[in-house]
Amino acid sequence: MSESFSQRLRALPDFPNDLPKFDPATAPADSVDLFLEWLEAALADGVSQPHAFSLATTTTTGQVSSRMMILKNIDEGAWHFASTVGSRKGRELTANPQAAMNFYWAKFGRQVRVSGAVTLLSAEASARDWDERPGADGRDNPDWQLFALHPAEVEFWQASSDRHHIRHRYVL
Ligand SMILES: Cc1cc2nc3c(=O)[nH]c(=O)nc-3n(C[C@H](O)[C@H](O)[C@H](O)COP(=O)(O)O)c2cc1C
Repeated sequence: MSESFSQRLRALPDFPNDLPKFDPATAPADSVDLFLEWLEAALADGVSQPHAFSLATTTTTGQVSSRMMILKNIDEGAWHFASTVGSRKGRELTANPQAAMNFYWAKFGRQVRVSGAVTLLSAEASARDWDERPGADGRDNPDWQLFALHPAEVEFWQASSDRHHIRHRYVL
């Protein structure tokens, strides 16, 4: 790509100037509580799709793919999302049930990374999720599946204007 393209990229600000402060010493003991605090802050500020995240999966031979998804719930420490089992991500999760999620709220300079093993939720719960989707037309979709990611690790990252970015990691 041209020199001018890389200069234009370099001229873009990485983060906004008025970033919130984050002191890990005051963080709750449970990573889910901190996630809910950060999500509520994003919601209160009108951030659009604050429940959207990037989901990375791999094949058994290590080819990685990622795509945006919507968080459906957090229950008993597991983070839920839904998709079709026959999709690329569904096939990859069947072959290698490990995944990583990445939430990012640009206005706050905040990132949350979650990774761990993935299991399938029940056919009943998956059917309920399908039926409750906006625009549901009453038809079944047996390929629709709720997945639960059980974190081995959750990392909170807060950008700072002095470039001393802050990380807070929970190993579960
Ligand atoms: C903001 C956003 C949210 C999305 N949420 C979902 C979702 O919850 N479930 C889903 O199956 N696809 C969702 N998609 C579409 C996926 O990103 C992806 O294109 C699709 O699921 C096919 O992915 P795959 O071929 O890697 O399996 C979303 C896309 C965007 C941009």
